[in-house]
Amino acid sequence: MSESGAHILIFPYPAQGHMIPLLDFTHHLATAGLTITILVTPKNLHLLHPLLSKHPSISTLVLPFPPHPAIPDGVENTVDLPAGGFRSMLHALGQLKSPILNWFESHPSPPVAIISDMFLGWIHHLAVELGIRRYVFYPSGALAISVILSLWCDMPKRQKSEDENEMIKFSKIPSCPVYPWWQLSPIYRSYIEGDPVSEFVKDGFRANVASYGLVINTFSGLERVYLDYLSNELGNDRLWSIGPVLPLDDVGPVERGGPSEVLSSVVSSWLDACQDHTVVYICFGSQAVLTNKQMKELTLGLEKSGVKFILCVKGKTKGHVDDEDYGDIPPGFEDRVAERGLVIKGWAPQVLILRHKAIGAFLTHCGWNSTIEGIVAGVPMLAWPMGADQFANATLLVDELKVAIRVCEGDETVLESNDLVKFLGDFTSAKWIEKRAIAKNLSKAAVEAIGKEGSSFKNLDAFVRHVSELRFGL
Ligand SMILES: O=c1ccn([C@@H]2O[C@H](COP(=O)(O)OP(=O)(O)O[C@H]3O[C@H](CO)[C@@H](O)[C@H](O)[C@H]3O)[C@@H](O)[C@H]2O)c(=O)[nH]1
Repeated sequence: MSESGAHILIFPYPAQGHMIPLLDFTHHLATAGLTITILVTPKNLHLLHPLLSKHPSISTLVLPFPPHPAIPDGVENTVDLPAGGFRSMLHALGQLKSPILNWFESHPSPPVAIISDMFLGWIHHLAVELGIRRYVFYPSGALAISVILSLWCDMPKRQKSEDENEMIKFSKIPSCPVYPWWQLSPIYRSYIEGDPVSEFVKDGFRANVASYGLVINTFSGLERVYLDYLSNELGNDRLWSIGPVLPLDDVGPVERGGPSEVLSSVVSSWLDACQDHTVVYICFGSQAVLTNKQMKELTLGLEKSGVKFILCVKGKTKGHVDDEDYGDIPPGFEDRVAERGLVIKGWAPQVLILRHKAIGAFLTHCGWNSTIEGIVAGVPMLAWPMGADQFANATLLVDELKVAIRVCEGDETVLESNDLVKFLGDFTSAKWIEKRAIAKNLSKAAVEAIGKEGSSFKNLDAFVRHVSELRFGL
């Protein structure tokens, strides 16, 4: 697609839910002939290997991780931090400004644009200093982005400062979503006026709005109304919805996000032995670690239900290492369900699992990548939003698209075992047949969007043409 091979710097935020889609997008840019450099810190370099092996022409810029008082030595990815760690990571990376400037100044043919994650808003100022353009890559959906931008631009407050349940309206956004305070972005809720870290974070989100353009991992058939809203709010059409960015080939999904804890062939054979639409897949993304109470009820529900399942859980990370209340699977559970359940402790080949015809439902925390992967796979969902943008994603899945059933809300809330049994019910019932039909239609729309005549395909092509025309100093 590209004729110029324009040089672009890609700067992902070091959290798997953010890196995976931006690297998938980078794959498309490299395939289109753009010259790419990816910026990471040393301990995240291995996450680039699948992409670098496909595109040996991609260069890396590896800068030392800047020390930060809230981040333990040796930690460079949010997977090793407790939930509140996103904010500190975001702040720490701001110190990379000088090394990046130095690199640009000494490069014989420096990038003509920077594409960086939404948590790296400060890059906009650096791009202005360099006289180049910065594009924000949003790994979230358009509804969630509308809510996030509305928060940081309008700064809504509670009438009663202690009331976690006070409903906050977003009246400018179509259909006016309403969320209780506790369901809003924790980074926003932790804002304290005048506090330097808070002000840095606020400035970053506002700089996203000021950046030259936005790239979003969604498609217009899914979120047209919110994409139109964003364009109107920004006052320009420099918004490219190019999703779903995930690969449709057989190789991509296996390698995606890193090596799996179990061989893909083992998972595939296990699923091959199950009838169509009979297995529930349970996974809460790359970060969430269940409390022991949550895990106890979840596993009890799976035992009581008699359903076939794949349960993927994350154990204690460095962020939870001293915490006895997290990450334990009840003793004996795996033996008792060995006939009908597969437990994956660590990284699962999620996309491969979701796309298997044996999968009947996906119990998900509604992270945007899981959301869009479930949609592409045509799998109905059980929604348990826990934090971040997940409540907005659940609104879309449950209330708007009706492809999911809301089963629980909150990262500390326990989904009672009997409720899980009821929600699962019987996969041959009218409820699931109806949800499956909706899921199949959405999948068709997603696949069409990235097909040759699809909206996302055309937007990707338009974006590549657009950046190909950039020159240094534009
Ligand atoms: O065992 C696993 C676990 C996860 N994944 C992949 O990892 C990604 C996880 O992303 P997501 O579902 O979005 O969840 P989080 O990791 O929680 O993502 C963070 O980033 C997302 C994008 O901004 C937000 O929507 C989420 O709320 C936020 O928690 C997906 O591609 C999954 O396929 C695997 O392949 N195997």
